[in-house]
This record gives sequence, C-alpha cells and structure tokens, in this order.
Amino acid sequence: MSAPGSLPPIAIIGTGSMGGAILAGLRAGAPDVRVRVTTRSEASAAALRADGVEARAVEHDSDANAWAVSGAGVVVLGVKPAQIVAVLGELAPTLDPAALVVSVAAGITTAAMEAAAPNPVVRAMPNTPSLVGRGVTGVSGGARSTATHLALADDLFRLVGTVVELPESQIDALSTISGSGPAYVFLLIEEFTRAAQAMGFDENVARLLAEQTFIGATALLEASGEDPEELRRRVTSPKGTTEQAVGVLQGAKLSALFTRAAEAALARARELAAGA
Ligand SMILES: NC(=O)C1=CN([C@@H]2O[C@H](COP(=O)(O)OP(=O)(O)OC[C@H]3O[C@@H](n4cnc5c(N)ncnc54)[C@H](O)[C@@H]3O)[C@@H](O)[C@H]2O)C=CC1
Ligand SMILES: O=C(O)[C@@H]1CCC=N1
Repeated sequence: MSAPGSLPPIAIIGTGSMGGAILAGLRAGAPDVRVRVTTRSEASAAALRADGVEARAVEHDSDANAWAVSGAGVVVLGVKPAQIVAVLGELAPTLDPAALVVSVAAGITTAAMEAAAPNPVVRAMPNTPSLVGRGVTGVSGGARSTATHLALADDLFRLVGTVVELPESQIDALSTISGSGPAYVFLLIEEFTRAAQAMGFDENVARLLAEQTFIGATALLEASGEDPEELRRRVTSPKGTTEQAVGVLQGAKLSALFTRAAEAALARARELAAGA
C-alpha cells in the first residue's frame, strides 16, 4: 500500500459537508499533495480560497470543474447523488482516462458511473466524523478498478479515519449504519438533552450533562476495549435506578426501531440508485 505522501494530485468536485471533510483530512494528513476543489456557489469557493485552498465555483466559471480535474490522478465526486452521472459525463472529455474517480454518493453504482466515463471507479461511503479524523469509510472497486486503485482510495480515506473494503453489494447497507449513523447519535443526544430539561435543568446544563455523558461513555468504550453490554451491566446496579430506565427503553422496542431506521435508509439508497 502506498504512503499518503505518494498520493497524486487530487480534485474534489463538490466541496460541501462530505467533500469538505475529505479536504480537511487531506490538508492535515498530506499537506504537500496538490488539491483543487470546486463548489457550486462563488461564496463557498471564496471562503475556501480565503482559507488557502485552490477553489473555483461553477456558477462563476463554467470551466471550474475542468480546471480542477486537469492533471489530477484522483477525482473525488462530492456532489449530490442525482448529479453524479451528469457531472462525470461533463468531465469525461477533459479527464485523464487513467485517473481514478471516487464517488461518495449514496446509492449510485459503479456501473452507472462506468457508463458515463472510461475511468476506473471506486465507490466510497464515508461519514462526517471524517472532519476530525475519526471517520469510517466503506470502499468498493468497480469493474475497471484494480488492487492499486483500491489501495489509492484506502490511502485517501485513511487520512480521515478507518477504512473497510467490502463488496459493492454491501455499500448501501454500510451507508445505513456508519454513513447515516452520526445522525442517529446526534438525535439521541438531542433527545437526552430534552429529557434533562424535563428534569428541570436549564438548557446549558442539560446540554453539558447529555453531551459529556455520550462523549465520556464512548471514550470509556474505546479505552477499555470491553463490550458495550458489559459496560452497561456495570452501570446497571441490581434493583437500582438504571435498571428502571433501561427497562423502559427496551420495553419501547428500541432494538426493532433501530432495525426499522436502517431498513428505511436502505430503501432510500435503492431509490437513489434508481434515480428517484
Ligand atoms: N453528509 C454526509 O454525511 C454524507 C454524504 N455523502 C454523500 O456526499 C455527497 C454530498 O453530500 P453533502 O456533502 O452532504 O452535500 P452538500 O450539499 O453539503 O455538498 C454538495 C456540494 O456540491 C457542490 N456542487 C453542486 N453542484 C456542483 C457542480 N456542478 N460542480 C461542483 N460542485 C457542485 C455544492 O456547492 C456543495 O458544495 C452526496 O452524494 C451524499 O450522498 C456520503 C456520506 C456521508
Ligand atoms: O443522507 C444521505 O443521503 C447521506 C448518505 C449517508 C449520510 N448522508
């Protein structure tokens, strides 16, 4: 596997939440690699330029995407799923046919992208904790992608966290867990904060209690190497208070609710693949 320092010039087409997180990882982990990025709006591109990034906006310069991919060995597509095939088709005439195209779009298959350009394609599904170097990214190669292409994608996403290689048939399923998962966690924290306010704490104290409890519990999970079930047992004194709280959550069929949430995300990924 090549070292991050050997990454070729990189273009990021669509530098929003996800493209921006990858950009942050690249700047921190491989500062010598040439990175050119694009956005739709000139205001976003100007903000990136003010931060020292080579950025152009398509609304201001219709050749911005062609400029970004010129000389690039890896092109990351960070636009919305519905735009992926059209944007790749527009880029195809200017793109080096040997350049690796990496899409992070939910639902869009490597086959759909391979029909739009002659390039090797890797499909990736990162998540937003990539912004702080703690992402999880699933990667899967298309029909033209070799072990070298996958290693290149691994190198790129290892700059922003952990990488899992898997068959493309599992990428949508991974997306329902690690891709969407940060939203599940933030929603739980929001609800936990509301429960604290209902107990009479003002908003600031409620937030502090809820957020630091989540952060502390996950830090304990990571540092101890114990199963979450065992760590939960240690909080739950027999006939104590936690037992009552956990009983209420389990009685509300929390487990089935998580499965239904993941199934709903999977169904949407399949709709996106079908162009809906
Ligand atoms: N937000 C997330 O947690 C994750 C998102 N993704 C995928 O990342 C992709 C982007 O999602 P977000 O970052 O959330 O959306 P976003 O709306 O924050 O970013 C999209 C970016 O694309 C730019 N853009 C739009 N049209 C463009 C064009 N023609 N040329 C160049 N740039 C253009 C926009 O200016 C914006 O910067 C989606 O395909 C999504 O499925 C994947 C994993 C996680
Ligand atoms: O919500 C979405 O469609 C994207 C893919 C996974 C996380 N965000």
